[in-house]
This record gives sequence, structure tokens and C-alpha cells, in this order.
Amino acid sequence: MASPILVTGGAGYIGSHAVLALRDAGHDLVVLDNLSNGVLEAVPDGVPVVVADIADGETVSALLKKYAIRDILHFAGYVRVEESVADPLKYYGNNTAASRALLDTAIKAGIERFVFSSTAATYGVPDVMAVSEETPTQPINPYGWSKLMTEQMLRDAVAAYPGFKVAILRYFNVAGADPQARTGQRTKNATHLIKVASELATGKRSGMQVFGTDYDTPDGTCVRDYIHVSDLAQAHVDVLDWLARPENGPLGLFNCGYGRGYSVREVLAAMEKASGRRLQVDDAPRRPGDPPALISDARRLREQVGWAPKWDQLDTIISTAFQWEKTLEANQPD
Ligand SMILES: NC(=O)c1ccc[n+]([C@@H]2O[C@H](COP(=O)([O-])OP(=O)(O)OC[C@H]3O[C@@H](n4cnc5c(N)ncnc54)[C@H](O)[C@@H]3O)[C@@H](O)[C@H]2O)c1
Ligand SMILES: O=c1ccn([C@@H]2O[C@H](COP(=O)(O)OP(=O)(O)O[C@H]3O[C@H](CO)[C@@H](O)[C@H](O)[C@H]3O)[C@@H](O)[C@H]2O)c(=O)[nH]1
Repeated sequence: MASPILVTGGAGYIGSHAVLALRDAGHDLVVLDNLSNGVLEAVPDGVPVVVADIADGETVSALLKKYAIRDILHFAGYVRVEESVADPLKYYGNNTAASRALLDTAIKAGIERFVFSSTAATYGVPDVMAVSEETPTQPINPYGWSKLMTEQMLRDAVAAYPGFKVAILRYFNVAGADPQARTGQRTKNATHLIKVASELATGKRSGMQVFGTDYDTPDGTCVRDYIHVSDLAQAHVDVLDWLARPENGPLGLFNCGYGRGYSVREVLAAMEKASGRRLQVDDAPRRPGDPPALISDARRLREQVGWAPKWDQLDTIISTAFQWEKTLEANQPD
């Protein structure tokens, strides 16, 4: 893989961590991002950035040619579940239709390997405790559907176009930040539990709520499988290597998680410990659409690809998220 890797959405939260992981592994790369939610500061100096939309076929095909790209990591997309319910066409437009356009450009350019950011939201509300790649997909919101439809296009493309290999990665709850605080989550008006709790712990918010305390879980709050964003970034590097070996593919489907769940209360207790602050938290009704527990069976990624996570302690996830939030605060203009 001597030619550079194209990272779409590389100016965003997960993409910017993947950029660091790829660089740390010695890869050259190019970022493609329309900056709708990303920022240029998230991309390290020296990495070329093309500011354009993935659906802009002319620009994208020119860049694939210019850099002789053979591999694409496709992170670009919209990520807010509740927004997808309020404005579904926005999600089908970007996560499905724009991804189709990118795929079309990629196939025409002879791209060999394509890794797609999918989500545990494709499983909906599973009736098993540990969700494997074989668990039926039944999204309960347009976000999940918009990703599942792109997965289907990729499956069909692999079957139709010889030489085209794909890996689909279904992320569970992504959190934390680069342990060296080179990048982290910058999302404005974030709704993710750990980001919200980090903002509260650094004083950017005055309070937060626990959505639902009467679930059938050990402490009554929802349980999730939180994966450190740097381990997830490394999974992309490992999966690309896996896909590049002739005996592997043409299609890989991998859950990305640790196979271990933590409740909302456990997360908040860990944030109090990391920050040394008492958090102002109120109990609130359930948030519509939240499954009580979502835990991955992610053995396939470890066993087939050889992924070996390094940051898989809840305290590490929480402390890196908190440290990043402080870094962001320190760099705020007055
Ligand atoms: N954050 C999570 O917990 C989570 C969980 C599961 C899956 N994912 C998936 O991972 C991917 C990255 O998520 P994130 O949390 O880093 O989000 P993010 O919003 O931080 O990053 C997405 C990036 O893509 C860019 N982008 C969006 N649409 C584009 C387009 N049409 N053309 C070019 N650039 C575009 C944005 O500017 C942004 O920089 C998304 O596809 C998301 O669906 C995220
Ligand atoms: O202020 C808050 C925010 C969240 N929660 C709860 O915390 C848990 C986790 O919520 P959140 O961090 O919003 O993540 P999820 O809703 O589990 O969804 C995330 O994880 C999914 C994969 O599991 C991805 O598909 C989604 O894109 C991503 O938003 C849920 O029980 C929420 O109800 C609170 O109690 N208070």
C-alpha cells in the first residue's frame, strides 16, 4: 500500500483519530471533508486536505487520480440519531445518496479497498445480550436505515465488481480522545453521554440528566459498550492490512466494541473520579428509542483481524475525554 489512503470525514471526530493512527503506522494519506461538521485544525500539519463534498464526482475523481488512491476509509456522514428522525431526508441524502455517489466515483477509478463506518444502530433494539454480526438488523431510526442501505450497496458492489474489496465496521459507543490530546471530540451541542459529562465536569454546562432509571438493568440505567476512539482508529489500520492480504475478503463485517457494558451511573461515577468534581445530575424520564442495553460480541475483529485494544478501561476512556475537554477550554478564544 504505497499510495496514499483517502480518508473522507478526516476533519471530524473519529476520522481525525484515524488520520493519527494511519500516520503513526507510517501510511501517507489525503483527507476529503466538506467541513460541514469538521474543522481544519483537527487535521495534523502536513496532511493534504481537499475541502469538497464526497458527492462532488468531478473533484473526487480528480483527487483519486492525482494521488493514485487505491484505498478509501469512508467516515464522512451525519451522526445524530434524533436529527435523523426530525429530518430523515437529510440523512438519506448524505449517508446514503452521497455515499452512493462516492462509491460510483470509487468504482470508476478502480479503487481496490473501501472501509465503511457503520453503526450498532443498524441492530435496533436487539433481543440478545451480546450482539454479534449475525444478529438480525432492524434499525429503529432513519440514521440506522441510512447506514444499512449503504451497507447493502457495498455488498452488491462487491458481488458485481471483481477486484473491489470492502470492510464494514459497525461501531458501538465511541468515546474518549487521543491519549496525547492531539485531537478529540469538538462536536457542538453534543448529546453523547461522555461528551456531555465532560462538558459538565469542566464547567461548560451547569447540569445534565440521566435518561431513564427504571430499566431492567443492574442499576436501572441504560448499559452501553463504550469503545475508545483511538482503539477504533487502530481497528481501521488493522482492517486495511487485513483486506490487503490476497486471502482475505472480498467482504468483511466487523462489530467494534469491547464486549463489556457500563451503565450511565457507572460512567458518571468514573467522570466524578477523573475530574475530582461532584456532578450536578438529575434523574429524568427515558429518552425515546433508547435500547436498555447494547453490548457487542466483537470477537471476530480480534480473532480474524488481530485487533488488540490498548485503551479498553472505562477510566481511560473517561479521563482522556475529560483531558481533551480541558484542552479545548484552554484553547477557547476569550
Ligand atoms: N460518533 C459515534 O458514536 C459513531 C457511532 C457509530 C458510527 N459513527 C459513524 O462514524 C463516522 C464519523 O463520525 P464522527 O462521530 O466522527 O462524526 P463527525 O461529524 O465528527 O465527522 C464527520 C465528518 O464528515 C464530514 N462530512 C459530512 N458529510 C460530508 C460530505 N457529504 N462530504 C464531505 N465531508 C462530509 C464532516 O464535516 C465531519 O468532519 C460517521 O459516518 C458516523 O455515522 C459514529
Ligand atoms: O445527557 C445524556 C446523554 C445520554 N444519556 C444516556 O446515555 C446512554 C448513551 O447515550 P449516547 O451517548 O447518546 O449514545 P447512544 O444513544 O447509545 O448512541 C450512540 O451509539 C450508537 C451505537 O451504539 C451509535 O449508533 C450512535 O450514533 C451514537 O449516538 C443512553 O442510555 C442515553 O439515554 C443520558 O442519560 N444523558
